[in-house]
Amino acid sequence: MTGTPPHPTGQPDVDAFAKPETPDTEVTPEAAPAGGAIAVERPAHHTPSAFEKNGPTGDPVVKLAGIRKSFGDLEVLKGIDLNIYQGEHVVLIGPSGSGKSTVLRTINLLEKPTSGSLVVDGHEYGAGSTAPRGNSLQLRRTVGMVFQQFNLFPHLTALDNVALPLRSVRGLSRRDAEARAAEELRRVGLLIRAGHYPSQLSGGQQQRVAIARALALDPKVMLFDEPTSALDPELVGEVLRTMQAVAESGMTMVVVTHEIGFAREVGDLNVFMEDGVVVESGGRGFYENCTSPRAIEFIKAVK
Ligand SMILES: Nc1ncnc2c1ncn2[C@@H]1O[C@H](COP(=O)(O)OP(=O)(O)OP(=O)(O)O)[C@@H](O)[C@H]1O
Repeated sequence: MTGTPPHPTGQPDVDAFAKPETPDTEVTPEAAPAGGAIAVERPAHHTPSAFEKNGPTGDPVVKLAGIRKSFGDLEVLKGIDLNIYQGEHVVLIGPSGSGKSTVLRTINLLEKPTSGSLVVDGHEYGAGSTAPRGNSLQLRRTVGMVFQQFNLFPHLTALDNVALPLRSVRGLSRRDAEARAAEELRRVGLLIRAGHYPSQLSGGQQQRVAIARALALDPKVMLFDEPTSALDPELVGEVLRTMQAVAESGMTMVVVTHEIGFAREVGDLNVFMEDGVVVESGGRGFYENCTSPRAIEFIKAVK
C-alpha cells in the first residue's frame, strides 16, 4: 500500500508509531516502564468498584452449572460450576490444556457444552437449549470477546473494524456506527489511529482496537482469552492498562491470563484449573494464600 489512508474523523494523520499517544484519551495506556517489567499497580486514586464494596448482588450474569465438554473421546471440561456476578472480575489460570479457553468459548457458545447448564443474562444456552452454536445474535450483544490474535479484518481501517459489528449486530446506520466507533477508539486512546489499517498498527494498538470493537457493542460481560500472549513484551503493559481501565469502569470480566501481577490487582475471583476441573478458587489474596500444591507450583512458575 502506498500513502497514508485518509482519516475519517478529519484529524491530521500521523506516523502509525509516533509517540507520544494522542491527548484525546480517557484511557491513556503509557509506554512500558524501563526494563520491561510488567507492573499493573492499583493507582493511588483507586476507588473500590461496586462489586468490591458490596459483593455479589442479584442473579449471576453468567452461571455455569455442571458444564462438561468433550471433543470426540477427549473430555476437556469435567463439570465446571461458576457464578459470575455483575461487575465481578474473574481470572482463570492454569497450565496449558487445562480447559481455560474452552470455558470462555463455552460462555459465548463458540463451543456448545456436551452437558450442563449455561445461563447468560437470564437466557439458557446449555446443552439442552436449542440456541444455535456460535453466532446467536442475542449472545453477541451480551458477551464481548477479545482473542489472543486480535482477529481484526486486515482490509478494514481501525474505525471500520470497530464500526462493522455496530452495523451487523446492532443495526446502526453507517454514520451512527462510525460516530460510535470513533468514541470507542477515543476511549482506548486510539482515535488518531482511526484511519490506519491493522498492518500499520503495533500489536498492542491492534489489541486495543479489538478491545474497543468489543466494548462498542455495550456488552454485559467481556471475555479476554490470553490477550497479551501474542505481544512483544514491551507492548504487554499498554494492553494490561487498557484492560485495567475497563475493569475499573465496572465491566463484568472473565480473563484467561498468565499475567499474575494483573490478576492480583484485578481478580475478584481467581480460579485455578487443571485437567478440566477447578482445583481451587479464591478472592483477593488468592495468589498469596492458595493452598493446593499444584496451584502454588503453577503461580510460582509463571510469576
Ligand atoms: N476444537 C477442538 N477440538 C479438539 N480438541 C480441542 C479443541 N479445542 C480444545 N481442544 C483440546 O481441549 C483441551 C483444552 O484446551 P483449552 O484451549 O481449553 O486449554 P487452555 O487451558 O486454554 O490451554 P492454553 O493455555 O494452552 O490455551 C486441550 O487438550 C486442547 O487440545
